[in-house]
Amino acid sequence: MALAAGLTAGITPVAVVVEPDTAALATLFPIITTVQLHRPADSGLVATLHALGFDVFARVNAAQPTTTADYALMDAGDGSGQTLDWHHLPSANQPLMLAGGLDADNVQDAITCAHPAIVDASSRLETNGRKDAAKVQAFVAAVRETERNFSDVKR
Ligand SMILES: O=C(O)c1ccccc1NCC(=O)[C@H](O)[C@H](O)COP(=O)(O)O
Repeated sequence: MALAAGLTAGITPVAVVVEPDTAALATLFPIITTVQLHRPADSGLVATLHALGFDVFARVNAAQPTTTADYALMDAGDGSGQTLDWHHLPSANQPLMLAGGLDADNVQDAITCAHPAIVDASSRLETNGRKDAAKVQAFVAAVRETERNFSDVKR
């Protein structure tokens, strides 16, 4: 919580959970205002989190890519570094959050193919199990460059 409270404005801390305890999550608000449910969630849980004030990212299955959460998360694993076939993702009913094996070398292809609103990367931005600042910076730069390319196309 101290880390989250000390973040620079514009950086949104996210509580990533597999087995959510809504009472515990409620204690995080409003220092943390976004919850990432790493398993498909029923609408009751999402409604509870919305009622508490949280924005919600929820994982969806390729077979049933629908959710009442604010963003539909598609991921290949749980921080495993495995990639999805982002050339053939199903359409979700909510804006897409794409995860799974993303890094500076592949995120531009992933964004161009899948048009996610949010990208999430973890293990490939690490060296010896710790986040590597150079890999994170290269990843953010690749995402920003792709964003610029998209906005150039729109003009
Ligand atoms: O990262 C973990 O160790 C983890 C463990 C259990 C559930 C979820 C977990 N991570 C969730 C994430 O949001 C990761 O960033 C996402 O799975 C992408 O990871 P990666 O494929 O390593 O980029």
